[in-house]
Amino acid sequence: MSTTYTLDTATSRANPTPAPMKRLTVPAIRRAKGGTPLVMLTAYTVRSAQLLDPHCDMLLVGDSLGQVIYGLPSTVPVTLQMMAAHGAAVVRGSYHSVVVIDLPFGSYEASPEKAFENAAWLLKETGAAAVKLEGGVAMASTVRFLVERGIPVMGHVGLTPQAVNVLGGYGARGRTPEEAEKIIADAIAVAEAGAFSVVIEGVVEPIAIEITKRIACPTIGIGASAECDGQVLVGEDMLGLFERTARFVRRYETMGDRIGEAARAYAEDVRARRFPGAEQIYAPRDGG
Ligand SMILES: Nc1nc(=O)c2c([nH]1)NC[C@@H]1CN(c3ccc(C(=O)N[C@@H](CCC(=O)O)C(=O)O)cc3)CN21
Ligand SMILES: CC(C)C(=O)C(=O)O
Ligand SMILES: [Mg+2]
Repeated sequence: MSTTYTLDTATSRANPTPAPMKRLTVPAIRRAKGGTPLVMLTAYTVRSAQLLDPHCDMLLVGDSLGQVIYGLPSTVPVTLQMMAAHGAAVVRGSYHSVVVIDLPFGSYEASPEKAFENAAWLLKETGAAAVKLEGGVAMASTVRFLVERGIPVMGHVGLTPQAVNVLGGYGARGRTPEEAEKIIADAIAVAEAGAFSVVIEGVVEPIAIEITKRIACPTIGIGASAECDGQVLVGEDMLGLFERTARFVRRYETMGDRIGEAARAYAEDVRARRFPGAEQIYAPRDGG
């Protein structure tokens, strides 16, 4: 696996030209609580990273790539190797945003030590700055173990897709008072354990607002509330490149339709022998 990732602004006497944009840092993200909302999108490829990076504060290499890139039924089958390959591509394509990478299901739950080994391996392989893991009270000691050893951790509470086989689906969470209290306790536990930020996914809005008020680090909402300290969406959902989308998605583009139109136009040209045209053909001699 290649580990050629972008270095920070490399200035020296030999090369005094500063890089155009300095990459944001995890502490800068933590300090952003309560200010202008933080902008986060997922990216899985070098090109999507290049296009999204200038507009974001953070890029997430989400395990949602299982469904979006690989056509898997959930995020449960996603492996560390898949995350490493896509994480390295996203780091190569980004210069500005903090790159956060999901720890996949099965790579961190068994023990803090196992979590550290796998998280450290992922950061080495990719050059990402931080990991994200799902869970609350049960994962708090693991969050602390990683942070104390140099790995920044983003939490993720509420609708935690890696637990789909326990939860039974992707419905909104926190509709009963008991469930609401549990989600709030989960967010507080990971925040107090040292998480630099916490994703709140698929919860009824008052829970997201309460958590945002009660924890010291920024909350990042998805299907949560505009009162969160930031928002995240899956890039492909927002672009119209993924068919089944949740209520919390707003489509800013219909790239799927546009790609279909382009493929249809190409197919018509080929079948009518309009492609290739003169400009796409190599002449036997002279320029061309
Ligand atoms: N493309 C994509 N976008 C995501 O946001 C995403 C993934 N993939 N994969 C991992 C998880 C799974 N997520 C999901 C998946 C489905 C729903 C969904 O269909 N929600 C329905 C309600 C479902 C129910 O009530 O049972 C909705 O209408 O919002 C929500 C979140 C969020 N994450
Ligand atoms: C939806 C976000 C928060 C995520 O975890 C993912 O894309 O995997
Ligand atoms: Mg995820």
